[in-house]
Amino acid sequence: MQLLLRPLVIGGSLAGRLSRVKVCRIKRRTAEGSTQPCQPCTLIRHSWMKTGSVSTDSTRQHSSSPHKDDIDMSKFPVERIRNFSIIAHIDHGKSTLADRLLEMTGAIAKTERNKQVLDKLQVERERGITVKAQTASLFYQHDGETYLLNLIDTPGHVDFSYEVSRSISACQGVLLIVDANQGIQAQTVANFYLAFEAQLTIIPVLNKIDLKNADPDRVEKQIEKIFDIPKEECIRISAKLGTNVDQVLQEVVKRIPPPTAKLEEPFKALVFDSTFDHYRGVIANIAVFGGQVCKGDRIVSAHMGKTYEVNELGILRPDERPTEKLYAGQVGYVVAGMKEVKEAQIGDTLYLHKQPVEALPGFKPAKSMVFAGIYPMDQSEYTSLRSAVEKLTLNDSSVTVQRDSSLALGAGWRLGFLGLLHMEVFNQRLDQEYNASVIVTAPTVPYKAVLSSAKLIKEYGEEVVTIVNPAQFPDKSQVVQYLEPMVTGTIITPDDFTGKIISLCLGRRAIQKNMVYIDDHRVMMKYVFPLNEIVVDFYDQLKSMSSGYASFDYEDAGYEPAELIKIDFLLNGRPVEELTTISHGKKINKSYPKKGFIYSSSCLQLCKTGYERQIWQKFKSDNCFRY
Ligand SMILES: Nc1nc2c(ncn2[C@@H]2O[C@H](COP(=O)(O)OP(=O)(O)OP(=O)(O)O)[C@@H](O)[C@H]2O)c(=O)[nH]1
Repeated sequence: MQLLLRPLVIGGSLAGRLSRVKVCRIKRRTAEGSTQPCQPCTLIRHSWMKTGSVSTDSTRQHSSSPHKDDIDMSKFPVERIRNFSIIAHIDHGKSTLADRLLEMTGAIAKTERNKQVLDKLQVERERGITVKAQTASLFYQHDGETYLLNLIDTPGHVDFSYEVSRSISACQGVLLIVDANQGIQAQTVANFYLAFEAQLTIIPVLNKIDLKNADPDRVEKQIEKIFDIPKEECIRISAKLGTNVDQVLQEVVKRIPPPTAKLEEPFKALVFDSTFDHYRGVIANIAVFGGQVCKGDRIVSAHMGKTYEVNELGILRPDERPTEKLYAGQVGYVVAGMKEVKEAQIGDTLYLHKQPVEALPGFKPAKSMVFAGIYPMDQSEYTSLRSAVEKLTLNDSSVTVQRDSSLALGAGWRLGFLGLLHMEVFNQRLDQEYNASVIVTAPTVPYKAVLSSAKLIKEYGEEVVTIVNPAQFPDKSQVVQYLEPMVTGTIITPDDFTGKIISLCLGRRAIQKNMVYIDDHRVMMKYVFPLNEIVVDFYDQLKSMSSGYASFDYEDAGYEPAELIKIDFLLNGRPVEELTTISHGKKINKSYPKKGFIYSSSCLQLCKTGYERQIWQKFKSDNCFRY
């Protein structure tokens, strides 16, 4: 008997926008005074310049060097500042390009060790992916002037698209990297629209032109067709070999406008990221939207309304370099005795105690898409696991935490993540950075129930409740309707695989919304999926049936009514809450033909996902399930 345990995740964001593809016209603003041909890139060697590699065991590297900075940030008037993010589909070469830019401007030495310098977490290095956006300030000489370029390297995977959106809020432009062999992929489209909607200057950069199969002409045509950007605006590079990378820096100065911030205004800064250091407390990354801030100033966070004294501030090179002041238009960090990350909420505004200002618009909070229970392997490890979870969530405010407990697994937590990769990365960090062994229950999506039972409405205090733990799924007799979360998914694939992919999507209860050719052989399809259907293994199946060529991205599409059924698993006749799962009526009927019948099987046959298998192995017992 086959248990159809959980479908699965990955994907991207941004679909529903195809309708705008042909009508969009990018607003391109040009930098003032940069119309003359520029001189070749010159390496600037500053006295404070630190060379060498960056530690891999921390997201932040505090400069231990005492050279109290001779960096005079006042030397960089707003007109000579450029703030930009590097955005792209996963693996298209963002971090490699960032390395080259850091090397060319002398921020790091050109050594073999300096690969993916901005990917500082162990998990990033091992998986070869970026999960945390990183900022670096570069000094670049152009037309006889020194420019301050603040670059933010962003993650490519859909789970971390929140990092991309908040990074671009600190910028006026982006480098949109596209692999010259693979062409436009699902996250290229998603990231393009994030930048386009924020009205940033978009510079398309075709990377990996050194590859034998690179076809930059074809990719330029795709860019013209899908993004309406003339091919003349594309820059062709090889980040790996450094080919034309100097041209990228020149175009950043020429095409991306300086920030509009004014020095004469009161100090106002946007917190676009924050991390936690056990000695110094919260380190907030800020973009200064007006005025200036100095060490010793008393500042207020608009959201919390609390006042703090600035203990330290500076820029990231990419390690921290303290400075005396930060000025309008600059990007840097501030340490001000904040004890918890929530005191420096992402999207919050900082201002001077004596000069209150109107808060900046901020961001929508990150929304958890996947929930799972996390329990210590052994209850004696509960306290150390609690401390590890607390510390890790201090540095990742997008994880939601609720205490949870169960008869079988003891005390633990129900955590909410942005997606399955985010959850895997979190668990890997628990293991690697805190040596914590945990049991993780099967991931579930946040369902909703419209309650009919007056007793339950009173208990929950509302009529529509979100259920993140399947064990607490209210019985059908107590609800008017169940609702399930939906997403709009974008798939880009060579047309050889469209038939198989359409069948896969239909099997996942998806509804097709759109299908267009982006060039002679590549198709972009748009579907509305139930989130539950893509959250576990959809991406793997898509990759394997397209020999790795298809890419997928999704974005939130609200809730829709659904016929949902709770499945209980019984161990020796008693339900094990942690294995309770929710499935759609259509799927249940196919897999478990007889309602009310209790099926039995060996655990490995029954437990299709690693999560269930891990729990069954703990109990080492036969099992059965019912619905
Ligand atoms: N041949 C070739 N390979 C490249 C080039 N640029 C990057 N790569 C390789 O492509 C792979 C991915 O590069 P990354 O820089 O990690 O890509 P990324 O976009 O930062 O990846 P994520 O952060 O995970 O989204 C690595 O193996 C790089 O060595 C290039 O110009 N030519």
